[in-house]
Amino acid sequence: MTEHVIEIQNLSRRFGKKQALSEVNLSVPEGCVFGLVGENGAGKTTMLKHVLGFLKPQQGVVRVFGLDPVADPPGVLGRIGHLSENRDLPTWMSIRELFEFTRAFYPKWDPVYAEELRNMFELTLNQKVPTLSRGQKARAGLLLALAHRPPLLVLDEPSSGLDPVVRKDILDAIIRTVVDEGRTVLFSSHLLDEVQRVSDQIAILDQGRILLASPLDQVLVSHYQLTVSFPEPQPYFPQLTGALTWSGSGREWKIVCNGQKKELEAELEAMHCEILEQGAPTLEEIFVARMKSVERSSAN
Ligand SMILES: Nc1ncnc2c1ncn2[C@@H]1O[C@H](COP(=O)(O)OP(=O)(O)OP(=O)(O)O)[C@@H](O)[C@H]1O
Repeated sequence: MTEHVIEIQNLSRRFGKKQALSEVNLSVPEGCVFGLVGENGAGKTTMLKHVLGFLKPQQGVVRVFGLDPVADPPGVLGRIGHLSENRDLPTWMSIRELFEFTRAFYPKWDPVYAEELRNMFELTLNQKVPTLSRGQKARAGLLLALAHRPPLLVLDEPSSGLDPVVRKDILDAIIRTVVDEGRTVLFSSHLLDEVQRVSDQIAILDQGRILLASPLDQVLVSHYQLTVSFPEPQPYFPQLTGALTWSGSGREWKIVCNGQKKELEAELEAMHCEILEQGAPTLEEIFVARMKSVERSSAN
């Protein structure tokens, strides 16, 4: 049986009138890269804060390594490498002092690995935090999260502030290395191509609810894209089983669909509609299709 490093059951959180999380259920298995995606304000950071024990569940249960992160911060936080959304580095310190400061909290701090990462990230020991660029702060934050070799990494938008080359080379290398060593990564991102490249499992959060949580390969195979041609121009797209979104006009339309392929094909055949092209949508196309489909159903 797969061990779950994180178990979230029925988690809800409200800030005043804003329902930030609604009955969230989620399990993160050991050794996996778990990508959390969602539009701005979907609840990603709020969920990560519950995993870290920074927020107490108003409803529901959160367990990390089987422990309650609110009741046992040392037991949980000591085993997590965390990169916060704001990078929160003490402003009066140099990189050297940051190393020493962070090292004091983590008996498993690995100075050789820290130095290796520092060279990879091109950070200088004497550099002071306020003089660091946004990208350098992101790298310093990542370094501090990684250098004690934690069994769980929780990264809030790790790519934010990193330029594309650094993002691809460093982040992919780090995430894969961490996972090859049997550790677990939970990260949030707006960069769907990146999430698709590195994740084993994903969850889509929408307005505080889990819209979809699944192994990435299952998400990709259960969605498909068709370009179809109707015998007559269509003033609007007809109702079709499994169609999430469509674009086009007249006779030719492009559709992103979910499941129920046989039913959809039968419906198209009955309308004498020809399938011109079939393909696999990217995670980004699936995400957009899902979001538009949700918007449409809530507008109806
Ligand atoms: N401390 C807080 N007080 C009041 N509202 C909050 C607080 N923290 C979060 N919220 C609200 O809860 C909702 C979810 O916020 P959260 O930061 O979790 O979203 P997110 O998915 O991380 O967004 P983004 O991608 O923009 O970082 C938002 O509407 C946000 O305004």
